[in-house]
Amino acid sequence: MDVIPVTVETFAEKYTSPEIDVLHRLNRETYLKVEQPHMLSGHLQGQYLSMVSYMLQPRRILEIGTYTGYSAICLAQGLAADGLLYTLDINEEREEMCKRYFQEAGLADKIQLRIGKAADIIPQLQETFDLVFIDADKQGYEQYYDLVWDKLRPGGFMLADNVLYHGEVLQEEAQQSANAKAMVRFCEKVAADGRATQLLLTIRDGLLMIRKNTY
Ligand SMILES: C[S@@+](CC[C@H](N)C(=O)[O-])C[C@H]1O[C@@H](n2cnc3c(N)ncnc32)[C@H](O)[C@@H]1O
Repeated sequence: MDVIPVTVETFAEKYTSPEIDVLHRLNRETYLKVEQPHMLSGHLQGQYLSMVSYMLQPRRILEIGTYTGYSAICLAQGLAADGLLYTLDINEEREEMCKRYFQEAGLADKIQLRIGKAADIIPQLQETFDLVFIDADKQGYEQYYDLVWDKLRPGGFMLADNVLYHGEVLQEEAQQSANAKAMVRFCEKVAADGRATQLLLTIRDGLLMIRKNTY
């Protein structure tokens, strides 16, 4: 089920700046050649991620779930001059494609792709992040939130994708898939965390925006 009606999505796309050429080609190649292309963030969400990054001008970004690199490129566009984005993915099959597009986007020196399980890699990262984008296996979100928390600077932001899980989160619990249940559990966990302030944005499949409080 599409949460946002197609007519609204089409209107929103009409009045959103067009995809830059490299993102347009990456989007197209993903839909032509890669399994599960719906996983790609896409035009509207990609533009939103770019805008957030341009506003924050982060020095360090962590992305959990690279896929073909679309959101990594969007997020890396707003990095500070000495900025770096780490992006993690368990699947090595798309590494060549990601790196080719990072190069074409002129961002190869700003994006570090690490292949492996996110839960193994995150503890090894000796960085303080300004922005974290969680977009990997849905049942790992709660763990990623906990693993990342101490590495997020006070006042820093997390964005977690797919929290509406195709609208399944609105169904009775008995009707929900394991992934939808995981999204509800994740939202409940964040809502109960007094260290965070959160906003659930109904963009695409739902983005939970979380700020690490400074008080
Ligand atoms: C929804 S896709 C990411 C889409 C991408 N962020 C974008 O917007 O274009 C989810 C990705 O998470 C990866 N993934 C799944 N489980 C993972 C894990 N345990 N550790 C790291 N990556 C994982 C998958 O291989 C997949 O590429």
